[in-house]
Amino acid sequence: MLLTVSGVQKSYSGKIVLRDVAFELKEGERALLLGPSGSGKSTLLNIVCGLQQPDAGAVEIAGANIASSDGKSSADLVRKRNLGIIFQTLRLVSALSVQANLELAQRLQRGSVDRAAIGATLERLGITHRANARPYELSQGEAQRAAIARALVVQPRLLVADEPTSALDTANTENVAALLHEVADEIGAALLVATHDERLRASFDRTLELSDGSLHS
Ligand SMILES: Nc1ncnc2c1ncn2[C@@H]1O[C@H](COP(=O)(O)OP(=O)(O)OP(=O)(O)O)[C@@H](O)[C@H]1O
Repeated sequence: MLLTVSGVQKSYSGKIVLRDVAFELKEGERALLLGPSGSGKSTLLNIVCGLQQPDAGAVEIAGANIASSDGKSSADLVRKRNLGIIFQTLRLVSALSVQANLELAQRLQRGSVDRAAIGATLERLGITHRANARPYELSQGEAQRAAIARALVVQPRLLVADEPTSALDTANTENVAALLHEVADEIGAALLVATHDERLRASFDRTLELSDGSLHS
């Protein structure tokens, strides 16, 4: 199993946001995490990525512990080896060009830079001509593609995206959804996408629905 989430609970100031959340993803599998605003999707994704620790429960990626309530996890290493993350707010480094953002991601996660892989990814996403642009010079769609490119150049086994289409119109929503499926196919990665956007439901075989802190599949 690539991803195993078991018994995850999380509260903020006594208010339960996630209760006993459990699901699994196999290598290459795709799932949509659907829920209204405030239902805990970002919290759950952060826990899956080892960026927040749960109050109870655990997350394993490729058999290694990335999040657990006892704090005994090797989150940095597991994340570096396995995860490509597309954040809701993209989080591109504004002082660096698109090319330098991608090189930085590779250096941090893989320990070395592979310019051929970066060139191929920029080409694949249709933003080669924006390689030297700073993030603030990009259109919303280009910035979204740059963030997807950054997640891909580390060749992850699991691609995680938080609200990847929230700022896009219907045509671009369909484009980005199709693109995520295509690139996940090409590198053989599993895909976990969180959204409140019902328009994405059609393109996923599997939907995990979050409501009142519980998951319904
Ligand atoms: N650090 C925090 N401290 C306190 N409360 C928080 C914190 N982070 C999130 N919350 C609260 O937990 C609940 C779930 O938030 P979360 O961001 O996980 O939901 P979401 O489904 O991703 O929402 P959205 O779609 O609006 O991003 C919300 O009520 C939010 O206000």
